Amino acid sequence: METEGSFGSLLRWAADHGISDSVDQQTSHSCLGHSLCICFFPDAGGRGLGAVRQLNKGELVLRVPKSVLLTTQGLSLEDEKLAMALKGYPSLSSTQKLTFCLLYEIGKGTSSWWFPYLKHLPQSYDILATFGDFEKQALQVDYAIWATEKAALKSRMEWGGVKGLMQESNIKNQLQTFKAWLWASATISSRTLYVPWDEAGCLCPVGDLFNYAAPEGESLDVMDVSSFSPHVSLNGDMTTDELHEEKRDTPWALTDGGFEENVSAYCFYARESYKKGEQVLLSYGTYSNLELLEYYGFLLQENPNEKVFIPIEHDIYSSSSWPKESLYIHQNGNPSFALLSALRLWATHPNKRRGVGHLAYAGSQLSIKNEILVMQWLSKKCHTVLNDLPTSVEEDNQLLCNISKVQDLQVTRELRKVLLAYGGEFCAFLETNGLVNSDDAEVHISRKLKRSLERWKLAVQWRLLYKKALVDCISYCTRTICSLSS
Ligand SMILES: C[S@@+](CC[C@H](N)C(=O)[O-])C[C@H]1O[C@@H](n2cnc3c(N)ncnc32)[C@H](O)[C@@H]1O
Repeated sequence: METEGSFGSLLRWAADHGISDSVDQQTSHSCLGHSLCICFFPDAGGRGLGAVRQLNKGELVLRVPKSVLLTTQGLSLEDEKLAMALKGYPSLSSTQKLTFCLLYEIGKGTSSWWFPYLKHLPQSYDILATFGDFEKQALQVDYAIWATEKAALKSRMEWGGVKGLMQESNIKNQLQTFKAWLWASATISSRTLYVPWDEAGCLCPVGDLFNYAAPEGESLDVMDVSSFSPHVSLNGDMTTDELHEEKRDTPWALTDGGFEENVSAYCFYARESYKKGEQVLLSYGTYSNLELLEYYGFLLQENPNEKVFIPIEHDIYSSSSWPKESLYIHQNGNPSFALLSALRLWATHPNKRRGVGHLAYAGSQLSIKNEILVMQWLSKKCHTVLNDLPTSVEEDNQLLCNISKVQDLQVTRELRKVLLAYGGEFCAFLETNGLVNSDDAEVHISRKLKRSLERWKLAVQWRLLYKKALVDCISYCTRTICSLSS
């Protein structure tokens, strides 16, 4: 594992190039130490930035000059060969170009100007596109499985589009593989920050060590910001990338970080006050847990922007004009403003919908009978979805416990025996990882096995949070029916 000391060369390099956590830019052997330090936060993102003193809300905590932002434009200016190569492929997307540029730069090895930064990039990622078939199926819920398939397909297609460029540029064979592409595109997806001149964003040395905290308070359901977004249309004709970009380009993202033209630097501000030793967090935007998994490879146990979708019949969609993506259940089990409104209209006789539309769209109950019908439908639906899933909340809780125990195993000699004893999905895990017939003594928790366990755990955590929200929704419906009937 990296230790604080191992970042010495990065922090020195960063200081030499003007990155600083201090307002008065003194020359120093480290760019940190005045406001921030690199720390390890095991339960909140691992490697991250901690406060070295009391930080006040709104205070500037880090500045990264434009010249140290890794962008396609910047790299092309430095390297004529790269610029020429890219010119031959004008139809590549900005993200494909930046991903290629990253691999190209990695290919230079220690002679790259960026080497002190590149050598500290994570070795692997857990974004959805890296999920194997086993982890994908472990998500259990159809729309999550589709999102995983779509993410993997997209990565493969993007890689396919860049193959010619990679061959022409003579980058090392091992950097031309799909595995290398997945790594690079996960780096871009999970670490780039928004800049106004390039849709793909930039890699920001040191600034990309901030871990994530969801923006709080802005996701008030009545506002339902995402559904009123001018870009999200009924037929969902916005690409995932555009959505990803849009989410990062929200005013909230700008409250704690953004590129500032007047100082030509990326500036980060404390989003709240921090005590010495606390982790300083950044909001990358508003994301549901599935989106966090897709773009960043983690999820939050408590996510104020979580959206839990259930299958909804066409006649419910068509009885109102709410966009599909606004019809969801919150993590606490409450139906979204739009879902309640749509169900109230659907439960109204078609001839009467026009007359009560204004009430339904304003969020009012239409009648006690209507409300009870809606609650009964919703509760039944959640029950059906839960019953149709292969495992229960209790089973998933137990499974997570067992996965954690395996992850904590110190002695690995008996690993296969332990895994087999847990049975169920553990047997499938052994099979997927080719461990069924291997000798006990030969089964070690290799790096690959650790990654598989971590991704499997993420999938189980996701489906468990999904189920818990449905259980809470059933309680919400029961409570509402009780209070309306009394
Ligand atoms: C921009 S990087 C942040 C620094 C990162 N921890 C590192 O070691 O380089 C984003 C990645 O950090 C991790 N991360 C950030 N916030 C997290 C959180 N709240 N919980 C778990 N992981 C988090 C995820 O792996 C994510 O893809």
